[in-house]
Amino acid sequence: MVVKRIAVRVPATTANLGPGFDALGMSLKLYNRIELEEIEKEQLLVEVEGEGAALLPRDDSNLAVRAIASLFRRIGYRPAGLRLRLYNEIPLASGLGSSAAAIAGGLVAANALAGNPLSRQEILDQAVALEGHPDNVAAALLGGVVIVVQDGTFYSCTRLQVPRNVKITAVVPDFRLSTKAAREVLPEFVPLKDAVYNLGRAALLVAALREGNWDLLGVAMQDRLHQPYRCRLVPGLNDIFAIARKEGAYGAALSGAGPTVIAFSPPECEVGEAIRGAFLARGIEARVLNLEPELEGTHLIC
Ligand SMILES: Nc1ncnc2c1ncn2[C@@H]1O[C@H](COP(=O)(O)OP(=O)(O)OP(=O)(O)O)[C@@H](O)[C@H]1O
Ligand SMILES: N[C@@H](CCO)C(=O)O
Repeated sequence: MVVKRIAVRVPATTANLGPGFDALGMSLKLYNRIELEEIEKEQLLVEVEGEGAALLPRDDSNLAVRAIASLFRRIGYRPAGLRLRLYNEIPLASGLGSSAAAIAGGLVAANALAGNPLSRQEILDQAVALEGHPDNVAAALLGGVVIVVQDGTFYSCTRLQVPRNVKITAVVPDFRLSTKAAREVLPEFVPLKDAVYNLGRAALLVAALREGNWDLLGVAMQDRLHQPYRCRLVPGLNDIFAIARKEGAYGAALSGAGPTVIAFSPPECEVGEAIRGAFLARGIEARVLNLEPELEGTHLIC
């Protein structure tokens, strides 16, 4: 017997956008759907379809289940039993925010099942605590392009207009790279000149997005804080950036912690095939996703 049923749709996200490490994120029109039912029987039922179906756990170690349980503990909600259905389009450990989607979707669904006691900001704070960095979860929850400023325990976000008349291509190589592994290769400290290099480019990127000045993206999407350390985890990454620019892309970057490469280009530019060819030349199959920005964040669909 189903007591209550909630369904939410949560977008994929691309974080960093080059220089905006842990501070910039954009949501994309690629979605996971989460259905959460409160049932009378005291049990946890987890079903998974799509991406990760053969990999994801069906018990309380599942990240979406952990997010749901963390919210119920916080508000003191004790359902008898739960049935969770995950319909996944977002590839796992690929740099498109799959963990953020599981967390954001789970928290929003649990909050709705319990009568929406928490605000979106409270959900964001809890999502950041679970994810460990704010950019993907902020974009997944709020939609659009977000700037996240870490200020003590408070995360503030400013939403930017999303790019129009620019093509967004994600090239997803067929290997997984966990964010944990991609963060472990980062240094604890960076040279001041590299920090200044990124500060200027992140500011320029925000200005370019606001003005729709795509010719600035070539410089504005450059990075020295994470990509130089992660390029050994993604074969040919620096060549791929050069190939993307040669093919006419405005700019390209590692999507989040990778291995997906995200490129912004004029609509007629076939940069995706050029990047896929570069991976293939290294013996790595890859799929090309032509995506658009998603203005709406995680939301109820019934
Ligand atoms: N739909 C899902 N349901 C439950 N858990 C998921 C789901 N999608 C991802 N996860 C969990 O998140 C892990 C992948 O998270 P990780 O941060 O490494 O990569 P990502 O979020 O896809 O990439 P990035 O953070 O770079 O954008 C998976 O191994 C799995 O444990
Ligand atoms: N800012 C995070 C994003 C992970 O998707 C990182 O690069 O580790």
